[in-house]
Amino acid sequence: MSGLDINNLKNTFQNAINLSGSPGAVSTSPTQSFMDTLPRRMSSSKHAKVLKPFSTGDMKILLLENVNQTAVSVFKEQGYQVEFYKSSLPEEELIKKIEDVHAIGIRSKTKLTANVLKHAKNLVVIGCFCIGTNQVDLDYATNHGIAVFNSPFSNSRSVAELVIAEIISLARQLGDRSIELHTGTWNKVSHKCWEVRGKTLGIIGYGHIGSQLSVLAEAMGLHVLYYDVVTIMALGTAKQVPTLDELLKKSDFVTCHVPATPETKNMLSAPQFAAMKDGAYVINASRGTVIDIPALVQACKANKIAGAALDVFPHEPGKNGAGAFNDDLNSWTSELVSLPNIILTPHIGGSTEEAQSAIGIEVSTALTKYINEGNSVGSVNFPEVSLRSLDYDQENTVRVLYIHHNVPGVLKTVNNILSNHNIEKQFSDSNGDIAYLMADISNVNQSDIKDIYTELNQTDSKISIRLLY
Ligand SMILES: NC(=O)C1=CN([C@@H]2O[C@H](COP(=O)(O)OP(=O)(O)OC[C@H]3O[C@@H](n4cnc5c(N)ncnc54)[C@H](O)[C@@H]3O)[C@@H](O)[C@H]2O)C=CC1
Ligand SMILES: O=C(O)CCC(=O)C(=O)O
Repeated sequence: MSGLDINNLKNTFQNAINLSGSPGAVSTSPTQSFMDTLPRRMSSSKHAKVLKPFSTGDMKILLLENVNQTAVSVFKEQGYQVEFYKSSLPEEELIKKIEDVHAIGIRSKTKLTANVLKHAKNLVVIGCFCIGTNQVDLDYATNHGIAVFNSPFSNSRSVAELVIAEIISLARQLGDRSIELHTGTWNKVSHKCWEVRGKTLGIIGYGHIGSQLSVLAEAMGLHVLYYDVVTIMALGTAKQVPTLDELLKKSDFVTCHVPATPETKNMLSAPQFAAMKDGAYVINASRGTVIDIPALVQACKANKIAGAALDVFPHEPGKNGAGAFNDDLNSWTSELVSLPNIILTPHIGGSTEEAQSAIGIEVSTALTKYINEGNSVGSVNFPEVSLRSLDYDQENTVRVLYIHHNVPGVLKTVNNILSNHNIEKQFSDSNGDIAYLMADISNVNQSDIKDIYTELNQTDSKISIRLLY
């Protein structure tokens, strides 16, 4: 059904890997064997029918924050109109741009708040070309029938590798030695510089990134403890601890890998720093809200904490450029940058060629399947619904995509409307307050399509409708 040229897609992916400049053999996520299954997963038959939407003009896609070119290729191959920006946009400009687009692709900087989304009259789907979805008002999107997709693990390895580099860099004060030598100062010291072998790493949040980090850390001889709100199988000889306090008391390095939620806000603050070992190190490559930075500054000044590596901040600049990271953005900036052994990086945990290329393909493919077929598998806010493709030779068949409030009696009403036609197949599922129905109906004349649309549009429980034919 999808008009994607799968072979070309695979080549694009392969080219991105080959061009990455990464030395030697490259292990990718998704792996090549995973990519080899793309043709089967994306379209079960090359005779699948390419569907076009009723009452939607040409698809317009807005891509922000330098989303990888693999995504641009996938969308252009579909014939969609793509508008591409390297940075995020100021809110006013974003509101103007989002008014008439059908899909938007963002990374972590663009805030899709209710205030922004309420201007998006045609928006069908949001693609977060990253793991985190906290930058999107998911409730608003769900209640207005906008599906949201992300890439749940394609940059996890990149983050884990960055954290490994930071553990050693903090233990050896590499950041400071490098800055000193850049400015001509030779400072050969071993005081309070340590090997990491035999030290304890405390991981807060043992999900995709935390568990990947655990494996890498053990290979370097670190002991791993982790704390998570759910019980998770330990990898290697890592041990789950029952409380955050226990992890803090026993760890030489504490690293955060939890999502931004109300529960994780300032999860590490003054009492938690006080509970840590003297001379412990703190790492945060999750979200800027997770660590109370003014409290961290105080703990460093008191020599309680021997160093920290921060990749994420409560407020981050919308685009690259000199002078963007300053006290206007976060009031504590000057104080933080003046401290010793503080490694600061501009939210680059997931910024590798491998991760960005894979995310570009993964998310653009999910969006394309949702736009072209209504397939919501992988959505973070919608029930996961899919139907097998329509065959090329299935004439007069319409695919109904009906997003509705999850209340009793809806199927009866909808099927009444569809009952003059043959319902070839149907799948419905719900997720909290919303539900999603996909149905393929046959024996539909072109002239009936508008009537079906009008009747469905008048139903009380409707959130949004698309008809593909
Ligand atoms: N710096 C960067 O460039 C990147 C940052 N991230 C951030 O890292 C976060 C973690 O990513 P993944 O490991 O893929 O997520 P994940 O969802 O696989 O794992 C998160 C883990 O945190 C646990 N958790 C949730 N709330 C908790 C709490 N209050 N206390 C303890 N544990 C809790 C969950 O049970 C889960 O096991 C993402 O949400 C994202 O914000 C992700 C990718 C790149
Ligand atoms: O690469 C990005 O822009 C965001 C990475 C990130 O924080 C995420 O994947 O959640």
